Amino acid sequence: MRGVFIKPVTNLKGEIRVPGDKSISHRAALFGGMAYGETHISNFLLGQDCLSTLRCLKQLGVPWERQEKEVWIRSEGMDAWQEPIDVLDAGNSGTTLRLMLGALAGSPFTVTMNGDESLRSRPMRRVTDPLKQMGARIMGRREGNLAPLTMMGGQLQGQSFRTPVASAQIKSAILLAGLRASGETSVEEPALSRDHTERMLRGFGVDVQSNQTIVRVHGGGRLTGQAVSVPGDISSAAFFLVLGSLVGQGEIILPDVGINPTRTGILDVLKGMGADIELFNVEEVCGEPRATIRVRPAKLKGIEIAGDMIPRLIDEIPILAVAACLAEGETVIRDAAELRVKETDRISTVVGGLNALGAKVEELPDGLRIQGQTSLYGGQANSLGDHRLAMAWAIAGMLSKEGVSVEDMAAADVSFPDFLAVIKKVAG
Ligand SMILES: O=C(O)C1=C[C@@H](OP(=O)(O)O)[C@@H](O)[C@H](O)C1
Ligand SMILES: C=C(OP(=O)(O)O)C(=O)O
Repeated sequence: MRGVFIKPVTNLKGEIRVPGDKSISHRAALFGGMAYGETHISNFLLGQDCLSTLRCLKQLGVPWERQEKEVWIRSEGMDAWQEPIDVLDAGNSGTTLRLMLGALAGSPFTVTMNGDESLRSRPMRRVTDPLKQMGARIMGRREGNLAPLTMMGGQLQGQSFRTPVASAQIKSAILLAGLRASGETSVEEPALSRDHTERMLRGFGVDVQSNQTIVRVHGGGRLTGQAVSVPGDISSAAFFLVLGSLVGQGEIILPDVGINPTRTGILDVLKGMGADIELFNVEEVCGEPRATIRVRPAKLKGIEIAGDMIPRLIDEIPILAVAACLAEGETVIRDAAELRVKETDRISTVVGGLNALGAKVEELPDGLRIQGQTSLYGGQANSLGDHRLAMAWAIAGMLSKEGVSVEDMAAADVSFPDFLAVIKKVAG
C-alpha cells in the first residue's frame, strides 16, 4: 500500500502554533462579504475548506485580496452580490455549503451549489427544509436533500424553528436567512452547538439575542465591516493534546488557541481522563476567548461521553478514540450519531481503522465502545479522504509500536495545511 509512513516517537518538545480556527475563518470571510465596508481578517485558515468559501465569494462578485494568512474584503453588502455564472463549488466543506445556502436564501437570483463526492452524499434537508419554510425555492436530488442544489431565493418570512440536532451549521444557515427575512427568526436546539455565528454577528453590529439554546435575530440587520483576528483551532490542537498526553516524555506548548466554551469539550474530557493540561495567558480577542495550552504526559483512564458534551467535541471524536485505545479501562461514546454524516461515517471508519491497527473498538448505533490497552500495534490506515481521520491515524502512528503507513495523508489539507511538517518538527 502506498502511503506516508509515520514512525513511533518517545520524546517530544516544542511549541506548536496550530492554524486558524476553521469555523471562525469561514464566518469571518462570509460575514465580511455580507457587510458594508472593509473587513480585515488575520490568521485566516488556509485549509481547503476556507479557501472554498473565499472562492464562492469571488464568484458572487465580492472583492477580496489575500496575502498569506491576511484577507481584506471590501464589500457593499449583499445587495451588491451578483448572480454567479457558474456553479459554486464548496469542495469538501459542509460549513461552506450550508452557511452559503442560508446567506443566499434571500437573494433575488438563482445559484447552484455543489461539492465533492463526500459532500454530495451529506444531508442537506436539515437546512433546505427550514429555508423553504421561510420562502426560498430549492431543488436538489432526493427532494432537496443532496447537492447539487439549486436555489431561487426571494422574499423570506421570519419563522421559529426547533432543530432536531444540535448543529451550528443548521442554526447559522437559519439565522443568516433570518437577517433578510421579515420579522423575527428564532432557532431552538436540543443542546448548545458552537456559537461563533452569534458572537461574530454581534461584532459586525447585528442585534442577536440568545438565551441558552434559543437564538433570535430580526430581519434587516445590517453588518458593518470589522477587523477579525482568528484564534488557533482547538480542533487542530486536539491532535497534539492527545499526542502530548500519551507520549513517553516531553511537553508541548500551544499558544493562542481558541477556548470558546462551546468547543472545549476536548479539554474537559481529556482532563477527566487524567490528562495534565494547563491554560495560561487567557484573554478575549474579537469576542472569542483564547489561551496558551501546555500539555505534559500523564496516565489516562477510560471515560463515558454523551449528551450535551457531544456537540462540544464532535470533530475531536476520531482523535479521542485514539486516546481511549491507549487509556486504562473502557471508554463509551454515545449520542454521537451525527458522526455518521460527516466527511465519512466516522463511527464505522474510526472503528475499522483502529481495529486494523490492533485496537479493540466496537461500533454502537450512536457511538463507540473502546477497550483501552497498553499499546497500539500499528500497520496500515487510510484516511478515505477525511482530514480528521488522516491526522488521527498519523498521531496513532506516533504512539504505536511499529508505526502507521497513512494512505491519502494529503486529506489533512482541508483543515490543517503543513500538518506533516509540524509533526516532523515536534518529533525532532
Ligand atoms: O458550524 C461549523 O463551523 C461547524 C459545525 C459542526 O458541524 P454541524 O453543524 O453539522 O454539527 C462541525 O462538525 C463542523 O466541522 C464545523
Ligand atoms: C465536519 C467537518 O466539517 P464540515 O462539516 O464543514 O465539512 C469537520 O471539519 O470535521
